[in-house]
Amino acid sequence: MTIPAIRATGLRKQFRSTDGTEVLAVDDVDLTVHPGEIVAFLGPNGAGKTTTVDMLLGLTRPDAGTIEVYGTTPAEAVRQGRVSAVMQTGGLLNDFTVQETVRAIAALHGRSDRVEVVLERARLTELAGRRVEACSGGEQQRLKFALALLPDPDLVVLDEPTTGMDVGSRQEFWRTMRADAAAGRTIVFATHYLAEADEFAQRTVLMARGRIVHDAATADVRAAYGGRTLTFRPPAEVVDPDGIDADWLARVHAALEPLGVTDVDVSAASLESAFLALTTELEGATR
Ligand SMILES: Nc1ncnc2c1ncn2[C@@H]1O[C@H](COP(=O)(O)OP(=O)(O)OP(=O)(O)O)[C@@H](O)[C@H]1O
Repeated sequence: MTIPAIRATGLRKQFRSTDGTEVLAVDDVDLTVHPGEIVAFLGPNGAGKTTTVDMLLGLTRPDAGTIEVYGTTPAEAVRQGRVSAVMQTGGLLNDFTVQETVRAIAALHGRSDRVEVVLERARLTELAGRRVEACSGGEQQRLKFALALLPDPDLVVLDEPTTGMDVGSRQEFWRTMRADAAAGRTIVFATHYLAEADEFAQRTVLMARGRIVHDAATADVRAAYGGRTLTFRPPAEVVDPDGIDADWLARVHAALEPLGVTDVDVSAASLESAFLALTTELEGATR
């Protein structure tokens, strides 16, 4: 039987916040990830994704439960170079060039032989001479990815790796990652972006308030949560800055109920929907 890349049981982590209240960041999490899987950790702010990832890397000790990475402790797996990470925070030295950065960390790992390989893999060869401070956010993330690949790890853990990247850089980053996954690495990444989980992960673990609320093939999660939503724009005369005219809304409810429509919800447009509406309108206008 192959040893799981990750086996966590009953993981629990509590923090005391500055005002003295206890926050249960991770609450009884069980998780097994097999070698070669690509798993997304998806959840809103504060769901417990980063805390779980930190425990996976041996950066935070669980209050209860056990966690093993390739059959050993996370700290030992990191020492053996079997797991490495691209974290949200974490410094790069601005004055170094891309290549100097990779060389310095490669020397620490005793893997100077891998400098060229990881530069190539992260598609940084052409930027090798550029100073870190002159690199874009996306390029700096790719540099962190190159550093994570230095020990030739079996498992790469990415904590919101594309935060701050524009759409183009994000796509480019995932292209690079996908190629690497195809070469057989296990990849676990935390993200806010449903689209990233959808496009990249075979399996999605949904977290909320410290717990795993759904863990399934990404296509199944999409089927469970991605039901179609019908939205419409009410006539301008029933809308004012405080909301929609209550009588008019009651008439909408009454009209929709016989059609089997439930969960009618009035909300301010999200940025995403506003962006979509705007771009659709713009496209229409330029056609
Ligand atoms: N060092 C800490 N001290 C106190 N509370 C903490 C600490 N680290 C995390 N928390 C709290 O634990 C909860 C889970 O945080 P965590 O960072 O794991 O969530 P997350 O899902 O990664 O969120 P985000 O998407 O915002 O990064 C939050 O309520 C957070 O405020």
